[in-house]
Amino acid sequence: MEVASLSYVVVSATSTAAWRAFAQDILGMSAHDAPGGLALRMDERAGRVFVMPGATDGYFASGWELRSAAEFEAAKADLTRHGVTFHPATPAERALRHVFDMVWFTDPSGNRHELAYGYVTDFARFVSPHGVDFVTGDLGLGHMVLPAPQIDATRDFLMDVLGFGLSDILVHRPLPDLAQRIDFMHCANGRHHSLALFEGEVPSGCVHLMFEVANLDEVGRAYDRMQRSGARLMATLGKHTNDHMTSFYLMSPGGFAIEYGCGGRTIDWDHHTVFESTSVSLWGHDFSVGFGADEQAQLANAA
Ligand SMILES: Cc1ccc(O)c(O)c1CC[C@@H]1C(=O)CC[C@]2(C)C(=O)CC[C@@H]12
Ligand SMILES: [Fe+2]
Repeated sequence: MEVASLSYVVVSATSTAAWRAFAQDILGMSAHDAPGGLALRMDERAGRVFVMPGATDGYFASGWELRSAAEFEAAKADLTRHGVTFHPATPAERALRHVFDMVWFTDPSGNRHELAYGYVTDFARFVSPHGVDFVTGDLGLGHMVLPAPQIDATRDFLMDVLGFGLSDILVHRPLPDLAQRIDFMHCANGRHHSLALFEGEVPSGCVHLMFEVANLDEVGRAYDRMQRSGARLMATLGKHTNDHMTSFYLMSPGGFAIEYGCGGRTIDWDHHTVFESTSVSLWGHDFSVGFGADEQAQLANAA
């Protein structure tokens, strides 16, 4: 199958009000009541992040776009051929996501993925409360980093069943005795990665979710809004070695970080060679600012 892009993300929330405020006041998205939840808009689509009221705060699902009914049917046949158990969307699930149809399943690490086709929108102009211009379109809404304790099996699943390609890898060494791999994966568009797998457990179900904006001024203004609002900085401004994104990270109401960046490079996959980067960033990205005593202790236990 050929996944076109990351179409939407669903989060579970104990307070949709917290997400509404966070998305509007800091990220610069617009928030709208949707059937069974909240829709956060970044572009002409009815929503790119759907907030579903629930008992917990965290990741719920990634929505991967197929371009037509024919591709959707072929994708379901691929799942069946690979012995993947999948479930049909309920009418309520389709309504919140604003798609024609959807099926869902979990990967070998337990992350929920959805395959969807067709989107429903009124095409009302996206009006950001802070004038933010998000980079979406063919590149999809941004990227997700998901926990993958079973990283080898999960990567094979994404490549063999969903048709993702490996962009590059990084081995993160937070402690001398602890090495955690991150596999950066792409689907059928130029975005360097739409999904990355982090070899570790994460309570919120998500390592981070990245949104890209048009330029550095938009990143800096969001940084200012974060500081004024009292939201928690998780990593300082920096530029990544692999995708060249200039970004900072902040904590979301979902208990996972949002990466807010600009200037990511797009890749022509026919002329790309897989590599391993031995550093996270060309400059900046001090992740220690987001680490409290809890996380330090967790890391020590893991080692
Ligand atoms: C290394 C990297 C390249 C491109 C990205 O878009 C990107 O987010 C990252 C960083 C990934 C990763 C993370 O999100 C969780 C905290 C991590 C493990 C670190 O402490 C260093 C690398 C970080
Ligand atoms: Fe990222």
